[in-house]
Amino acid sequence: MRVKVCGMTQMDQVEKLEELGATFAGFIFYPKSPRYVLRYLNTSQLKKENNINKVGVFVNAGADEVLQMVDECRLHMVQLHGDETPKYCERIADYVSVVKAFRLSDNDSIEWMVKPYMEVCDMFLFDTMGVGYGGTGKKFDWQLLKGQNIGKPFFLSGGIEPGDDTALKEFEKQPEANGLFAIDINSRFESSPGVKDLKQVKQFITRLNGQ
Ligand SMILES: O=C(O)c1ccccc1NCC(=O)[C@H](O)[C@H](O)COP(=O)(O)O
Repeated sequence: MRVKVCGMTQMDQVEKLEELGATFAGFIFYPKSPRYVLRYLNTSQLKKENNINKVGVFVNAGADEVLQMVDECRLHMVQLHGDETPKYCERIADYVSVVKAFRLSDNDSIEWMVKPYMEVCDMFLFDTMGVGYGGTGKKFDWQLLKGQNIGKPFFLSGGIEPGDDTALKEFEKQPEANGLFAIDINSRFESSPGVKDLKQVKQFITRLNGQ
């Protein structure tokens, strides 16, 4: 299974991610987040090529600002984690791959939520509804995905923690995991906001992809 490590703020840690088996590094471009990347790194540092796919996470940002960051930081993908409309996603998707995030709570009909975005996004991400926009450290009920016709590859996110490899491998076998593209990890793998415990990350990825 592919893994995205989100909320990166330390360049030395970003440089190690590929070696640990991660496929994506997520950077939060949301000033209210404790993981706001521009508080730690500048755009020239972010622009640096390394072997990891860079995902920029935005929350209700102006489209021009998003596209400027895509260009300045050479982002491979944009994750829209706020209340962005399909029209807005369509505009961004003209320039870069778009992942639309949905924050779920009990009884949400995922199929109904994603429908307007089907033609204007490349992938979806399912996270947990909480007070802020993301990084809650809380899981949603994966059973919400059961019987839903999602129709696009998706990231599974929200409170995923070091011991979850077994449950994720079980989940992967279920029909509702059809379309599972990658696992997104964040706050449960941190020693402090934005600083990852790389030992835990490595162990998680190794176990996830082991027999
Ligand atoms: O992580 C943040 O601080 C954050 C803030 C605002 C919007 C999105 C944010 N994170 C986006 C992610 O993709 C997280 O990995 C996702 O919310 C799951 O986080 P966690 O529950 O901590 O694993």
